[in-house]
Amino acid sequence: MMTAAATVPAPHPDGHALALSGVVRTFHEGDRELQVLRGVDFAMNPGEMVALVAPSGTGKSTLLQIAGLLERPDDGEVLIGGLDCGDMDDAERTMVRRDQVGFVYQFHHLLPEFTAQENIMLPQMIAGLPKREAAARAMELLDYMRLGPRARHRPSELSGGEQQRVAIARAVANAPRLLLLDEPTGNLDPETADYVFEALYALVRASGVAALFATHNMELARRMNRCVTLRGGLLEPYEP
Ligand SMILES: Nc1ncnc2c1ncn2[C@@H]1O[C@H](COP(=O)(O)OP(=O)(O)OP(=O)(O)O)[C@@H](O)[C@H]1O
Repeated sequence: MMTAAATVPAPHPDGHALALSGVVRTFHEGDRELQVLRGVDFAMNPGEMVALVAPSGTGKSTLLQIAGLLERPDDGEVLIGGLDCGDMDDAERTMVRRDQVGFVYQFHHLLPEFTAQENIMLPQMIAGLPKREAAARAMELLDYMRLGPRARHRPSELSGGEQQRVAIARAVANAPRLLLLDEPTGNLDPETADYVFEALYALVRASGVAALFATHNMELARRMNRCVTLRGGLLEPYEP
C-alpha cells in the first residue's frame, strides 16, 4: 500500500493559489440594487486553509462562485495560480475551472448510479486521463480518506460522512490549486464533521491545495490557518 504522502497531488509552490482584487458584484431586482461585494481584495497561498465565516445572506456563496469562475464579477480581477481569468472567454474559464478548481458543497452531489470509485474517476476521465490511471488515482485517494473498503459502494450505501469524504476526494482528483468548500460539514453531526474536517485538513497539508472553507462552525474555523468574514461587502480578518 502506498504512503499517504504519495497519494495526493504535488504542491504548487509558485505564487498565490487565489488572488482577488477589487471584486464587485451587484444584483438588480426590479429597480432595487443590492451591492453584495463592494471591492473584495483577498489572496491565498498554496497549502493554506481559510475559514470564511459570515452571517447568512452576506455573499459567501457569491464570493465562492466568483472565485471558482462559475460567475463573473461586475468589476475587479480574479487570478487562479497566477492566471488572470478576467479576459478569458467562457471556454477558457471552463478549462481553468476543470483543471485548477475543486468544489465541495453541503450536499455531496455524487452521482447515485456510480460507485464511490467511479465518482472520483469521472472528472479525471473528462480531463482526458485514461480509465486505468483514473481508477488507480481514485483508489489512492479513497485509501487516503480511509475509504478503500467502500470503493464499490454507491452513494446510497455510504454514511453522510463517507459521502462527503468521497466528494472531497472527487474535488481534488485533478490536483486543483484551489478547493472551494461551501458548508461541507453543515449537514453532519459534530463528531462526523470533525472526522471529515481532519481528513480534509491532512489532505490540504499534504497536497498544497489552497482551501477556502465557508462554515458556520466556529469550532472548525478556529482550527484553520486563518479566518475571514464579509462585512459591508468587504472581506476582513476575523477572530473566531
Ligand atoms: N442571482 C441573484 N439575483 C439576485 N439576488 C441574489 C442573487 N444571488 C444572490 N443574491 C442575493 O445576494 C445576497 C448574498 O447571497 P449569497 O447566496 O451569496 O449569501 P450567503 O452568504 O452565501 O448566504 P447563505 O449563508 O444563506 O448561503 C443575498 O441577499 C441574496 O438574496
